[in-house]
Amino acid sequence: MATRNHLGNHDHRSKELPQVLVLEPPPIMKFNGDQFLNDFQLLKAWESPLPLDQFLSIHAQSVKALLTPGRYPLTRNILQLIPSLQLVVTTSAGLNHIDLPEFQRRGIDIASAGDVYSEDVADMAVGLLIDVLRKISAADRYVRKGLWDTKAEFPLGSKLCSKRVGIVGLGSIGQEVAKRLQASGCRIMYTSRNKKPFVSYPYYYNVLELAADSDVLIICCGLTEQTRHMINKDVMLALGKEGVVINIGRGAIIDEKELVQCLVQRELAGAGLDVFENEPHVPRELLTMDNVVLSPHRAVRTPESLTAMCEHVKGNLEAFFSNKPLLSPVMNI
Ligand SMILES: O=CC(=O)O
Repeated sequence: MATRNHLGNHDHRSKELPQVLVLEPPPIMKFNGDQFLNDFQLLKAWESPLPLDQFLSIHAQSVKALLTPGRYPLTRNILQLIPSLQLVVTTSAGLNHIDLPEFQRRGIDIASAGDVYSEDVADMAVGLLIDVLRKISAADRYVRKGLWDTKAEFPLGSKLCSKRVGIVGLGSIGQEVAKRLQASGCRIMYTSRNKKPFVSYPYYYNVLELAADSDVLIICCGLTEQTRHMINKDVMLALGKEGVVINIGRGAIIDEKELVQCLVQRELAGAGLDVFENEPHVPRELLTMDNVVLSPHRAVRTPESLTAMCEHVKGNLEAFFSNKPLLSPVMNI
């Protein structure tokens, strides 16, 4: 029999389908629509005329799964509103929007993006690095401004091959970055929470020593209380005047004010940034610097990875609702 759903619309199937709460539309839905999830009843908070807490109170005792793109902060406050929650599926590579200890303490499973985006994010890191070193975006501006035909000579770039690259965070993204840059003739070294037994790159216990031995630092780790502002002035000074910083992790892993200061004072040679501390705000000083390449947090966004993420999300939800192991569980921290 037809029922009425929370919006008052007739809904013939919703009773039978497992419910999935979605607080805001993830990029995978914006790109692919939500047909890939037609085996679930999606409770789309943003389509409801009700304030969020009222909308959630309707589903408080029934909804078990939440799908999130990683912007809405998932704290203990939300758990008070939906105490029946048992699973969070996030479509973001970063997990900094989730209060992991609290969720795990309450036994709520978390399914991550796994390594779905890792290749695309690594390509972006390498792209930003080559752009900074070889000044590709700056060269493009030079040509478009008609300067080639004048006496304003375009400056030399710097060679990629043989650079000493320090990777901060050797998870699946960091490993993809390492693979690509090793193939380009770079010397790879890294720091990470733990030494990885399966790689032979030199391991540094501490980021300051890694920076001192590197020409380039590539930030590939997640944002946590331990990594917030880990890349500070001391680290940048250790990297040195010829040093380049690339960030495809989260903006707040770098102390942005100190980064800007180091760039203004030429204590660093350049930076390639896909992420910023207070997005979409980008520090004004960076906008005029030819040695800085800026990107609007786009590293994970390709049609291919968004499509692959749809399958991944579906797989995690199907596993959860049929009591099978998740495809990409976040292990207890
Ligand atoms: O930055 C993007 C993501 O975490 O997916």
